[in-house]
Amino acid sequence: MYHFIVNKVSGNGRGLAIWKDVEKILAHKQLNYRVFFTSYPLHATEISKEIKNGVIIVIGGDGTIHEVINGLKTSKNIPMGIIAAGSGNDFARALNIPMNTVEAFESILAGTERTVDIGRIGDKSCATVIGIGFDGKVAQTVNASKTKKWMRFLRLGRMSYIISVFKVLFNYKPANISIKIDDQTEEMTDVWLVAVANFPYYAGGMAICPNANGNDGYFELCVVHGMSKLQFIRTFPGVFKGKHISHPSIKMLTGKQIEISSSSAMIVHGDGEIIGQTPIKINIEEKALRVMGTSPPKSKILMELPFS
Ligand SMILES: Nc1ncnc2c1ncn2[C@@H]1O[C@H](COP(=O)(O)OP(=O)(O)OP(=O)(O)O)[C@@H](O)[C@H]1O
Repeated sequence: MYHFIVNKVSGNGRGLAIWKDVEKILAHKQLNYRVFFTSYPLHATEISKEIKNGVIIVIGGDGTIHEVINGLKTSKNIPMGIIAAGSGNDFARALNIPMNTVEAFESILAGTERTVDIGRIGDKSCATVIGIGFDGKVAQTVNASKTKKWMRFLRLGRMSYIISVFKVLFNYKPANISIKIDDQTEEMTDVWLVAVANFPYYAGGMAICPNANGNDGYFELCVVHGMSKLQFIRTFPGVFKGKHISHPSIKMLTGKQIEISSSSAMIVHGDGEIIGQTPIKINIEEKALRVMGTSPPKSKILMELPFS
């Protein structure tokens, strides 16, 4: 049985349009399926909690996937396929899932599958990136933004993120943190953000941790500290291609268990959804999620990037 979970409003209405295309394909196939439409935030978590067998196919974006994996905690053996319908689609991008609806659907039906790691903060699951500090504040600002809907409608979802970056930038105060990665503790001053990444991208294609690979059992971390606002503005465009990582004020690290406390509370987001604030503990759960319809990465992303 295939259980479709469709967020009609994802991608500002693309979810519904894509479902209509899928429905047409289904009319020519002998498939046993059910469809659930989400009606409100967190509804996808409630729906996926009730599914005990078969395959879940999400038609939505990263927010819907985040909600589904949080419902799947109790039925880990259920595989999930993705037909990308969001504005960012960072999880689908990281897994090389085709952005074309027909190709994505066919690849799910072909039955290829792999298991990926999941980040855990307490009882919350995160598929892509957990952002602490500046990133958390930006996610909060994007989610509260009145213009977000219109920006998405105009296919300017990334622009709404960039506007929020600059809104937050001018009043943001970096904090001092204590960060424990596995057995090593380090004190760091003047920290803007810590990104803890299972997969490389967030905010619609920003490669914050370009070497994060969600099936190696490790997070890649990006810590931005001791940077002036001007340096931050100059370095920021490099994140779209992962070029920021060579900056002397950016430290890239890896680990499995992360604990962060800070001199003042830092907001935490996971997959773009606000999760809480510091202090936090993050663990990686290896091979916690079965994903259908994925093709293996063509090459390590860094090898494709033109570093200067
Ligand atoms: N019927 C609904 N009405 C309003 N909001 C909904 C409804 N169903 C789900 N949602 C909410 O919509 C939010 C956005 O969905 P989703 O993240 O899938 O799309 P997106 O934001 O366009 O894509 P991306 O996160 O990839 O940029 C989710 O966080 C979910 O809680």
